[in-house]
Amino acid sequence: MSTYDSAKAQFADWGIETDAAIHRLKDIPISMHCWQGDDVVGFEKKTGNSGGGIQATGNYPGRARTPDELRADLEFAYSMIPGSHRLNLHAMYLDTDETPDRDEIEYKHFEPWVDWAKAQGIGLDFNPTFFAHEKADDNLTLSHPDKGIRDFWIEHGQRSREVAAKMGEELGSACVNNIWVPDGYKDVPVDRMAARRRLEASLDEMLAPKQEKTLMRDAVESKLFGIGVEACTVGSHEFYMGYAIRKGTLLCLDMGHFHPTENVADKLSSVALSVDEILLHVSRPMRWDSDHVILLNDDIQAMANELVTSDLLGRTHIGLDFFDATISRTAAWVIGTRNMQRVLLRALLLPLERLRNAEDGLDYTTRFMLTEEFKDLPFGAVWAEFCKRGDTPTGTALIADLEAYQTSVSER
Ligand SMILES: C[C@H](O)[C@H](O)[C@@H](O)C(=O)CO
Ligand SMILES: [Mn+2]
Repeated sequence: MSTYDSAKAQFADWGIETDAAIHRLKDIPISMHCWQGDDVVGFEKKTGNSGGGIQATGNYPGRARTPDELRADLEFAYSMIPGSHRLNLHAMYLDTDETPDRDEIEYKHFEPWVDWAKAQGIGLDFNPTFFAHEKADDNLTLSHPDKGIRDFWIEHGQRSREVAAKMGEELGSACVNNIWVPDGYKDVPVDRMAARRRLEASLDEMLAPKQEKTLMRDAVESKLFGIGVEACTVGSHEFYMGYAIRKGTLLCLDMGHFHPTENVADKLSSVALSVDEILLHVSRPMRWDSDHVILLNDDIQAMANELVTSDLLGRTHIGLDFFDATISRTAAWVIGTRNMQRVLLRALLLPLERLRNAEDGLDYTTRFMLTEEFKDLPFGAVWAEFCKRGDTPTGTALIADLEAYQTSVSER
């Protein structure tokens, strides 16, 4: 009997079909973020830091410096990750010889990405870039008191939405366009309300041109604080939660954007009662929004469990948001993305009916015994089978492939 067949039999004893879980997992797309490949630098013809309170640290060799290098790294990463893929692209990753400012971007500046995505058979998601620009140096963009600056960013946002819609049309898959602005104050502001009213008015104007839902969907991403905006973030959770409910956008929950002890997984079922769709930025904050690569840990497992137990997989877009320049960037992508899939697989293998019955009957002893005893089941064998069916390596073979690729790019 193969290792997988033996694992399958053990899960079957608990009433769980491993083949069904594998089948389901295969079709859950994970939107991998382009910015892990180059430390959030982008391809505009200028230099500068990412700004906006986000910061990749480290100097590991192999950073992608061009769109071609980034695509090569992504192709390698995707070949190591089983299942369905998407790419989450930021506007500052345009691929063109032209030098459009942010308020001049057009679809043509991103066309090479779409051609590549078609060839790869993957979907694209998009983000306007409201940071790493001189007009964002005040840490105020859509909520800036200066109308000229607000208009500049509104134009950028509208153009990004057009780019996203065209991407969705070309690829036959709705493109999620996520709006995150760094706006905030280092010290205690006097008039928070004025700033929030300006942000709301700018968002309204930016989102006014109607876009087809089958082509693109807008999401809004809140944040508790960032470096340099410690006292107040204009786009707080309450701000965007209300905005998303009233305006019908997706709500983006980034795991690093809450108080460090908050359980972000717990928010899913609450939020899902008020918004149709959710976007996740799965990340690992350490003491602050540090964007560490996700581990196979309890926080991420809790997110996956909630997606499955609350039946939210059909209306949640899973995106990743981490960046670490102290380790191989491709290894970070591969291990991080696979970790997301591993927790989803474990969640799909839960003995849900038994757990629900115990809980509904207030039989918390049984619930407790089930969850703990279940932890020893051979999840690794089911994961290995998923990887095998997806033609991707595991264990020492995976590590050897990751090391070989890293060696091939380390002279960059
Ligand atoms: C680069 C991303 O858009 C960015 O990380 C944003 O999603 C965020 O989380 C900012 O803290
Ligand atoms: Mn994020």
